[in-house]
Amino acid sequence: MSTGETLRAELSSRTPPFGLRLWIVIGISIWVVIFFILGFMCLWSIYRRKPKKSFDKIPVSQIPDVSKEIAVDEVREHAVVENFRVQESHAISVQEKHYEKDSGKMLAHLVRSKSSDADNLSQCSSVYQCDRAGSSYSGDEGSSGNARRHFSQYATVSASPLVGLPEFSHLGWGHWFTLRDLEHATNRFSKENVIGEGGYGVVYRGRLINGTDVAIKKLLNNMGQAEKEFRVEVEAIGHVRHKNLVRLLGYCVEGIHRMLVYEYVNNGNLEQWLHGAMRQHGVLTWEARMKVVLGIAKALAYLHEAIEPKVVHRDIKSSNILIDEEFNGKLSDFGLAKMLGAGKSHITTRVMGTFGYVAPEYANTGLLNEKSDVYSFGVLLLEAVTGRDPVDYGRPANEVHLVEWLKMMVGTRRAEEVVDPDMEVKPTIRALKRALLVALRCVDPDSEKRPTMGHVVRMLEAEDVPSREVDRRSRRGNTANADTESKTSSSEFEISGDRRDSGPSARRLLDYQYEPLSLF
Ligand SMILES: Nc1ncnc2c1ncn2[C@@H]1O[C@H](COP(=O)(O)OP(=O)(O)OP(=O)(O)O)[C@@H](O)[C@H]1O
Repeated sequence: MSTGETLRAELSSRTPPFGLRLWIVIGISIWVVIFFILGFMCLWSIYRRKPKKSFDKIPVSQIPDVSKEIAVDEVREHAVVENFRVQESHAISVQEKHYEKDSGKMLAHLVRSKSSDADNLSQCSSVYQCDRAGSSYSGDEGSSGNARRHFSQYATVSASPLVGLPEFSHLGWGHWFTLRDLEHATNRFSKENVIGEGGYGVVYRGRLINGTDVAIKKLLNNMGQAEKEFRVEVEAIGHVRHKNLVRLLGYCVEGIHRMLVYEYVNNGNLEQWLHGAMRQHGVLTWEARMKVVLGIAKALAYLHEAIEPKVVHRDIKSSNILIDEEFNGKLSDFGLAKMLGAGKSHITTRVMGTFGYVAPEYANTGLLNEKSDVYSFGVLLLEAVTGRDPVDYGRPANEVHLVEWLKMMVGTRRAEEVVDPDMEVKPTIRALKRALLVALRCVDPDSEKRPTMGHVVRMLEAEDVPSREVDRRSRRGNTANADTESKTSSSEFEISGDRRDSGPSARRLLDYQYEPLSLF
């Protein structure tokens, strides 16, 4: 018998225990081996992709108690956002025109900064250029309407600066940083990197391994409160995106440490520009102030009206308004924020907030809803117009409380005198009137009469009312009538008042004894 025939006979012979022919057994064995190799390779690639750490490995007590429905929320939020966009498209186009017109003259005071320091000057002129280039401001991702319009793009857009970072959190957004990552970023939390200290922790400047500048808030180890603030910030703003909200990039939960990692906003805060260290860089122009406050109004409109549950910030004040190099205001510090379902109010026994900014009904009764933020925003706007602190005991008794002083000045037709005296170029009377009326409506003692933040945005963006129209309406006492509904966006500002009652607008506006359209 030849070798070939012997081999064939062998292969055809039956093998125990099933009596299968040998060649069949060999075939099956080869397939099993291939199958195992492929299976092993799949498992290996899955394992490689999986992050090294996971929430599962962290003790339950250390995991931020963040809603597992965030992903679902994002979808819902997207729908709400889109809906909101349609409603606001008109306001957006008004704003676009406004900023195209104004961007060129933005920050002129800064260019002519009092400081002779070359560094300051170069900063100022580059800011000016940025801003001019930014006459496409309205086309930015950030004007609130556009932020909504491009909401779905944010993940891609905003993910890019974080490329190369160690960890994606399991919360559906942001990064989970280790203590080592953040020690490395801040030179072991060195004193030189301290930006400032707030009630709940120290804020450090840091640089991540991929070169991204960040601000790291290291919460004080005061157990309950730190944990609470940490959770609130993570829940309230972790998954929201808006150009005028400081972006939370991630967090660190390790042992007793709780840290929040934010985008670094590099141009101080509004409090520093109005009353503090940043004044040496120049005096904010009217346009810059209005750009900052309008941005904050949009951020609040977004928090109150575009997301569900809505977020009440509860601590609107100038030191929580960060400013970037293009003078966009960015709202920060959500440690006291409260999430409320649609139409819901909340009664609290512990009033939180900052003296001078807290709405009277909230201070007196603990009743909290988004109208408390509207009040604080009104105070902020008055602060920006006047350059005065909301409460300043260094002033004569009748000037200590900004809101009361303002009412008195407006009531005695001295409104023009309230403008920050350090501002070189004063605003037009109409622009001043608009800002004051909006602010005074926001600080209406009756929370029900305060406008919504969406309405505030539209009022602030409204184009100038032609002077003849103003005079005419002023003369006829501005009584409410149906035709107000058909007025253009420029009169939106007044329509809002007219809708509320039929009395003269002088009395409509917070019951003050003044005639708003002939204040000046
Ligand atoms: N993302 C950031 N980028 C740059 N600076 C920041 C950032 N976040 C906070 N800061 C600065 O860090 C400092 C401390 O801020 P923080 O919000 O902790 O306290 P605060 O607002 O000053 O006080 P409070 O506790 O009363 O709210 C402030 O000067 C603030 O401007």
